[in-house]
Amino acid sequence: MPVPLDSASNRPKVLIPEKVSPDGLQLLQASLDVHERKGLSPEQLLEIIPEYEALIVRSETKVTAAVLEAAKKLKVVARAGVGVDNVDVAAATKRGIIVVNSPSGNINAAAEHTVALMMAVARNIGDGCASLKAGKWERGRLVGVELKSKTLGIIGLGKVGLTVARLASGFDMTFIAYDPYANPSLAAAASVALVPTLEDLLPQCDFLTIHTPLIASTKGMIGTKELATMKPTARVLNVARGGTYDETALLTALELGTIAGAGIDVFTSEPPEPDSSATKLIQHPKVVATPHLGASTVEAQENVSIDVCEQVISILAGQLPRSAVNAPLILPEEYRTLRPFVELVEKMGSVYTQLYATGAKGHAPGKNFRTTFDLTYEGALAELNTTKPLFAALVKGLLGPILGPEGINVNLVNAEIIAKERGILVNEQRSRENVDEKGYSSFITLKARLSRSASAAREQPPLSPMEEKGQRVAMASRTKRDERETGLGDQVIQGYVSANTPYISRLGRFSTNFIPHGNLLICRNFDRAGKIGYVGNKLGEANVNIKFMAVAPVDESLIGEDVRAGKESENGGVHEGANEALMILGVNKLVDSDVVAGLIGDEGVLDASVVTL
Ligand SMILES: NC(=O)c1ccc[n+]([C@@H]2O[C@H](COP(=O)([O-])OP(=O)(O)OC[C@H]3O[C@@H](n4cnc5c(N)ncnc54)[C@H](O)[C@@H]3O)[C@@H](O)[C@H]2O)c1
Ligand SMILES: O=C(O)[C@H](O)COP(=O)(O)O
Repeated sequence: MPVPLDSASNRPKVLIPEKVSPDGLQLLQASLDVHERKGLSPEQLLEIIPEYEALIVRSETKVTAAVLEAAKKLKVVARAGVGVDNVDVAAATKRGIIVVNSPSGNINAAAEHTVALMMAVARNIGDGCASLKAGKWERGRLVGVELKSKTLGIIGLGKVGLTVARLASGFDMTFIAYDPYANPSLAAAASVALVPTLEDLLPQCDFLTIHTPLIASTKGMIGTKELATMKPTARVLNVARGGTYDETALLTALELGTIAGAGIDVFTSEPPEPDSSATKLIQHPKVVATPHLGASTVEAQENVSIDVCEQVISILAGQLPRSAVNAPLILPEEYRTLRPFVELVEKMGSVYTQLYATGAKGHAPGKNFRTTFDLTYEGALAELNTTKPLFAALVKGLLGPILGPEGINVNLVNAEIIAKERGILVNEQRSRENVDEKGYSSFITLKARLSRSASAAREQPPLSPMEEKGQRVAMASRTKRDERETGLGDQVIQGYVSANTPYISRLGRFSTNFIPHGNLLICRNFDRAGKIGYVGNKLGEANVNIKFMAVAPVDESLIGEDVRAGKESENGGVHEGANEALMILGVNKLVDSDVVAGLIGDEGVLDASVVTL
């Protein structure tokens, strides 16, 4: 019995292995199969991930290269929070998996938690609470300090760092910050004085807080040497990432009394290993520690959950996310304009591969040659800020027929990497030429240029004396010789979009107009009477139904004098003359190769290619 289309089993599946607020998950329920599976081991995650189209995590799940490799259907990893250090973003990018986060949903929560830890450390709240619960009454030992008139040093004046300064402004503190990339106007507006180096910052701080990501330049940024330059009365805070402070160095400084206290929310390993410096820090009486609670407020969890769930829905519906970590930012209105052209360019790339690189000519150019693709956008399209989706569509289209349906998922995320890996050279060009007279606002031209690869060019045989006659003649001879060797030459495919439908208007030197869709049979034949009937009969005998047909004569404006005169081409065949045409047939099924072979001959066509789009 057929499964109804809207049945749960047909919906894309989303895996949520951590605690994510139900506010966002409710949004997913309408169109997706939501599986909450808390407490999965890494092995269990590897085992079940192949079923899922989307994965939503917080900071606990390690989304490793192995998980991404196993995740054959995965389109998106959504981080319900800011930091993506638990996601192998490079591996996701390579596989075309979009990684999104929620860059602002928990800023306030993290900043408030920083202020909470600062006050708790200043007034010995943790130690006082533990002592009281243990039945003691130690007022004399637990005297604290005030924030008033103290200096707060901030490393990393981004979203959280700035919010900390704004929240703490009521305490009558002085704010200084070290952040080489900070926005000076935002710093000034928050009354924060930027200092040029870390060395300038540290000796001045009564409290120090870090709000950077954990990256090469921030790993171990505050170690023994740096702590030694600080006041012994200074207290340090970390609500950013474990590893920005050297935990062993901090523990030693607290034990020696060269640092007065610490408020720590994040650790190098979470939860910390037994007997590690992190565990000893947590147990230290001068430390107030929390188990990575910076973002753990009802409000922040609602914000990040709704934010990433909306993005997951968009991505699975083929739209772009708001905050992708590994994809270009494209404005929604630009993306709407680009979408039909994305389809067109992908089809143009696929037609190129099927018709010219692997089609009737039967082979790719080979290792001595390389093809450079010039993708030219003319008219209104040339005004857009980005054409990255068109570049990605071309790479996808060119590779689709070679890689097949199980091949790599080429998209906006990984197109550049894949093009580089496979040596696909694309020059994107914009032309603001007025295309009004053409009746449509934009059109796209794909020109594939064949040239010798750099190493092959060095090795190619010297030109003949005739070829040496003049540079232009020599160039033309080289081109002809390369075409002879490869069976390929420069090729041009042109298309446009009308009423959101893509059309192809030029194939090589033939001018045409057809919708690139479904199974096509593209025949090149002499432009003589009877050819259409001949092909129609042969296809009829093979039970192939013709759904539409477009005839493509040679565009006289595109051909050279020799061709116009109907001369034979240099490779010996009566090829590519002015007396040829293309017959583009939309057919109901894939035409068998023996039927295609049966069409070719004196009576029929010169060559024919099956193209599936
Ligand atoms: N504990 C939690 O639960 C929690 C919650 C939210 C955010 N965070 C973490 O807090 C950190 C900050 O988040 P954010 O949203 O403010 O990020 P952000 O990107 O807005 O700000 C980071 C700032 O660090 C600065 N920076 C980068 N490298 C630096 C360097 N070498 N020296 C000095 N400054 C440098 C950047 O210029 C930027 O201004 C992140 O690591 C995030 O994961 C933790
Ligand atoms: O990067 C973040 O957003 C915070 O560290 C919060 O992490 P969490 O979602 O695991 O609480």
